[in-house]
Order: sequence, then structure tokens, then C-alpha cells
Amino acid sequence: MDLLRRSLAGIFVYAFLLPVIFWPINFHKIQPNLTYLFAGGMFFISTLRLLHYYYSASLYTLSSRLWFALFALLSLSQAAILGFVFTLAIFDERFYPIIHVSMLALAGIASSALFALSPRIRFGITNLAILMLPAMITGFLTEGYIPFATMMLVFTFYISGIGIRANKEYLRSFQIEIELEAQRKELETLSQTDALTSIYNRGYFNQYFESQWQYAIRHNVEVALLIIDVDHFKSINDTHGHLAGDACLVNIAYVVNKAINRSTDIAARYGGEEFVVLLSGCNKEQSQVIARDIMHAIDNHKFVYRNNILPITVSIGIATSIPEPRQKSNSLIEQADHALYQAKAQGRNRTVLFSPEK
Ligand SMILES: Nc1nc2c(ncn2[C@@H]2O[C@H](COP(=O)(O)OP(=O)(O)OP(=O)(O)O)[C@@H](O)[C@H]2O)c(=O)[nH]1
Repeated sequence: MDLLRRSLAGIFVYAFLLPVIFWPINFHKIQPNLTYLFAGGMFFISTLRLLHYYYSASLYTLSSRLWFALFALLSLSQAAILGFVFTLAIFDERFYPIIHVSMLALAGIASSALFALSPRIRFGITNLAILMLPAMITGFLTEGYIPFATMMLVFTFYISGIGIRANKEYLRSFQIEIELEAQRKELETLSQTDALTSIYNRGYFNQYFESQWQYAIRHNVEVALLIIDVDHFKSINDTHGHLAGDACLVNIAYVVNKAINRSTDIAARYGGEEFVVLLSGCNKEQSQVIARDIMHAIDNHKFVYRNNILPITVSIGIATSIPEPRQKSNSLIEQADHALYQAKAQGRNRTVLFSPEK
């Protein structure tokens, strides 16, 4: 339907403006048959197109395919007539006077295409003005050519109108594309982020961990996993309230996230008061150093809520592996979990590296 609305102005141009051009240049006297055939043909098809326009809704309900087939047939017929006239004007001397009309139509088509694709509308208007003004001014100043110059002026306005509209649509589609891309990115970030702490969530961690695990299998790289659990967190909630607990989790996430530096390492909230850190290409010694750094950073951080200093400590389970091709990534989580369990059992506020014999 939008297609139809857009073509309405074109129907009137084809029906009246183009045929009318033939009279000021007296072409109807030189080639009456062609003039009346062209004008009659254009007028007839334009009338059919107007009928198609007014009965569009019911025709479309009847069959959208038929609606489009008729639309295409009618508009392409007018293009065919125009193409035929262009060819006669260029290649047959008897029709030479209408070369003006053909050139004008071609200039218009070229300008509207340029308008539509130019990001700067002023450039399109300047281009059209430079293209049309010399001939138009000369036409107004030359006896016998005023009607032709007037017609050029009308035509120039018509092309500018189409061009400005097409240009606006072109820019709008660009804008929509940029907005959609920004929204897609925002949604992607939201789906990967933990709502409370703003670090990565468990969903993203699982996905990233799996990809790093596969990479480690292919390249024989060591992967380290730390599971960090807040000690006696229940009593923090019970003593100071859940909001105090939430504030602690936000701070812990901040401190943990700050402690990792490599671009391939990530920290995520695994659930409740548990966090995970994935370190790629990190051996046992290096991962223990990082785990201790995290513990010290938490020790040194002042957790204050409503003027109360909250005694926050964490226990960290560490596991590392150079994964075998058939080894599942879950095995590393189980090992780190096991080490965490031992850290808790040994009195908390410590790091434990997983070892099978323990
Ligand atoms: N404020 C707050 N509390 C949470 C959140 N998620 C989990 N918790 C609480 O974290 C506490 C975890 O308690 P437990 O699993 O018993 O562990 P813990 O008290 O930390 O004891 P240990 O881990 O054995 O040192 C529970 O009270 C949960 O309600 C959260 O998003 N915000």
C-alpha cells in the first residue's frame, strides 16, 4: 500500500506533465500520430492506475498477488512507453525535438537516485540546481521557450520533492539500523550480566568456560578455576539485614573483578554468595597467587553498612587442569568445589588447591 501511495504523484506526472511537454515545442504538429499515441497511451494507463489505486483495498483483499501483478504491469507499461519514446528521440531524426523531453526525464531520474542515496540533502539539491538551472534560465530568457522552461521548473520541484522524501526514508532506515544494533547490544549485555552485582552471570560464565575449555583441549593449555564463597554469610544477613548482605555482595564482586587482569580471565557470580574466577593459561602456583591476592584485597576492603563494619572473609577452592580431549569441563568445577569444601572444613578464610589424594 505504501508502494501505491508513493506512486500516486508519478501517475499524475505520467498522465499530464510528460504529454503536455510536447505542445510548447509544437511536436503535436510535427508528429501528430506519435504525440496523440503517447499522450493517449499515458493517459489511458494513468487512468487504469488511478482506478487500481481507488479500488486497491478490495483488490488486495481479493488477492494480494493479483494486486501486485496489476500494479507492476501498469507501472512497467508506462516505463516501456517512455523507453520507446527515448529510443525514437535518440535514434530517429524525425523525433529529434523530443530529445529535450527525454534528456529532462533522464536527468530527473538520475537526480532522484542521487538524492535518495546521498546522506546530505543539500548536496542533492545543489546537484539538481546545477544540472537544471542553466537550461531553465536560458529557456526563460529565450523567446518561445518559456513554456518549456516553466515545465522544467515544475519538473525540478517534483524531482526535489521525491528526492527529499526518499532521502528522509534512506536516513531513517540508517537510524533504525543503528538503534536496533544498540538495542541488540544492550540486550546481549543484560542477558550476560548479574542484576545485583553487575559482573557476569552464571549463564555467561558457563558458555565462556566451555569455549575456553575446548580451546585448552585443542592447544594443550592449563585452565584454572577459583570458586569463592563468603564465610558465614547467613549470619551477616541475619544480623544486619538482607540489604546489608546485598551491599556486601556488590562490594565483593567489585573487589574480585578488580583482582583479575588478563583479558581472557573472567569473574562471575555463580549464585547466592558464590563467585567464580576463570583463569586461562594459568598453572597451580599462579592461580594460588591470584587466589591469595583476592583474599587480601577482601581483607583490606572496608565493608561498611550504616556505620557498621562488617567482618567479611572468603574461602576459595582452586582447581587447575590441562584438559584431555574427552574430559568434561564439569570435572574442574567439581574439583574446585571439593577444594572449597575443604577450605570451609579447615576453618574458612583460606585458599585450598585441589589435590586428588586429599
Ligand atoms: N543478601 C543476600 N543474601 C543472599 C543472596 N543469595 C544468597 N544469600 C544468602 O546467603 C546465605 C548463604 O548461607 P549458607 O549457605 O548457610 O552459607 P554461609 O552462612 O555463608 O556459611 P558458610 O558458607 O558455611 O561459611 C543464605 O542466608 C542466603 O539467603 C543475595 O543475593 N543477597
